[in-house]
Amino acid sequence: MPDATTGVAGPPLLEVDDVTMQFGGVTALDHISFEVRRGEILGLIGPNGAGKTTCFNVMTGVFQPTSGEVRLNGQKLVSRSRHQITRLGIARTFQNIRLFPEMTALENVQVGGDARHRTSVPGALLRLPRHRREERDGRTQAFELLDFMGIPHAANSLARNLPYGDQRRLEIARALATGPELLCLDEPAAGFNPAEKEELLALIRRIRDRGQTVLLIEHDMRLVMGVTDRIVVLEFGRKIADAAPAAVRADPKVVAAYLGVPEDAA
Ligand SMILES: Nc1ncnc2c1ncn2[C@@H]1O[C@H](COP(=O)(O)OP(=O)(O)OP(=O)(O)O)[C@@H](O)[C@H]1O
Repeated sequence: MPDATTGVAGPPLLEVDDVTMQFGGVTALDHISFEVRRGEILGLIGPNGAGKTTCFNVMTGVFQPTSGEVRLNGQKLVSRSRHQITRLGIARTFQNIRLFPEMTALENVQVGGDARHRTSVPGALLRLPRHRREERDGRTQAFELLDFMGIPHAANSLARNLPYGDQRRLEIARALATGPELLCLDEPAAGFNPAEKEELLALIRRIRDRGQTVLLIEHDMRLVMGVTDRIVVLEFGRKIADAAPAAVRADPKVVAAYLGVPEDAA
């Protein structure tokens, strides 16, 4: 049944089920539950320190939660390695860009694609036909992704020499190369000017139109409201809202916690 507010149908792709994450005395996530439905763009927002990045870290195997479970397509993710979770279909970008600075843009994307390869290490060393085929396909796919992200010109440049905006786009291309069902973007528009933000917004929609589901952490309210189907709001590690953008905007709890902050200061 399509959701009445968002029009998004289907069973949950990702379930965050009663997750608590404590760091010593700090409760970064306090019994958090929400779903990401297949095919939607879900926003995850909240003031600084609300627990958004911790949530990504728990979902992607960086942290083991203190309690609770995360499931992708019904499969439990807690206690799996980051690598296994990537293979199961979750990719992410980071608040602070993490690329291989001494590799070209193309190589950075190919490394992302390697997560999907099925060749064994001996197969790669012996350069068996399957390995060579995968390498060739990986290179073609990497070019396509650079093109899709609007940076085909960057293919042979070292990542460290790329302008900031291109590095951000490259990070998304690399995440897409793992062939994720769910793409998690942690403040992808940080440092962008309004025109770049508009372009990013269009790109995020195109990523969803390719059939991928997107979970977006973003501070820029205009961007979040403009692109998401639904928004989950965290405050002090608790979920305070989970609704369509218009409803979130009108929710007094959210206004008090977050939207009360002038947009320019957010
Ligand atoms: N590795 C860690 N060790 C100790 N405390 C941590 C760790 N990671 C996060 N925290 C704490 O957990 C809380 C939530 O942090 P988190 O980074 O998830 O918030 P956030 O919503 O992503 O904030 P921001 O918008 O500033 O990025 C904060 O109090 C933070 O200090």
